[in-house]
Amino acid sequence: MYARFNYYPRCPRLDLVYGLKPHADGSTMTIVLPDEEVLGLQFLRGDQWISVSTIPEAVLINIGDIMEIMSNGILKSPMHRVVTNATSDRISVAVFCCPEEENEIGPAEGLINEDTPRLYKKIFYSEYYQLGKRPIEALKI
Ligand SMILES: O=C(O)CCC(=O)C(=O)O
Ligand SMILES: [Fe+2]
Repeated sequence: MYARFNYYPRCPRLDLVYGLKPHADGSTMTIVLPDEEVLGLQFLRGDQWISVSTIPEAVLINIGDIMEIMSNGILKSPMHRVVTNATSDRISVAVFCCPEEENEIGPAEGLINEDTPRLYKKIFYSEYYQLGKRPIEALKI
């Protein structure tokens, strides 16, 4: 588990600068404490980016790639990004819950049967990030 404190300086050129480029978290799940006053986090639904509104003192739990793999695709790890704000700085805290490096990751055996075949190969977590830009794609069967 590790925490990242994000600081997004205000930026008038929203068309040129991302706070955080589109990505999916490579964690099992991520606990996010978003800025209560400055919006910026957006999730991709279909081909549309949806802004997340914040609830005071509430955290946001995001499903990461490892949960998608372990659940054999039942739970999805969504693409998300952070857009900058023209007039206000923004801060957030993200706590990434991850497996140990030596853990082997794969779909739970109990979820695999004739109707729902295995969707992902197994891999050691230490090797996960070496698979490329969107590692989960490389594990698809
Ligand atoms: O700043 C946020 O609200 C989200 C941060 C995030 O997605 C990340 O750190 O991976
Ligand atoms: Fe993220």
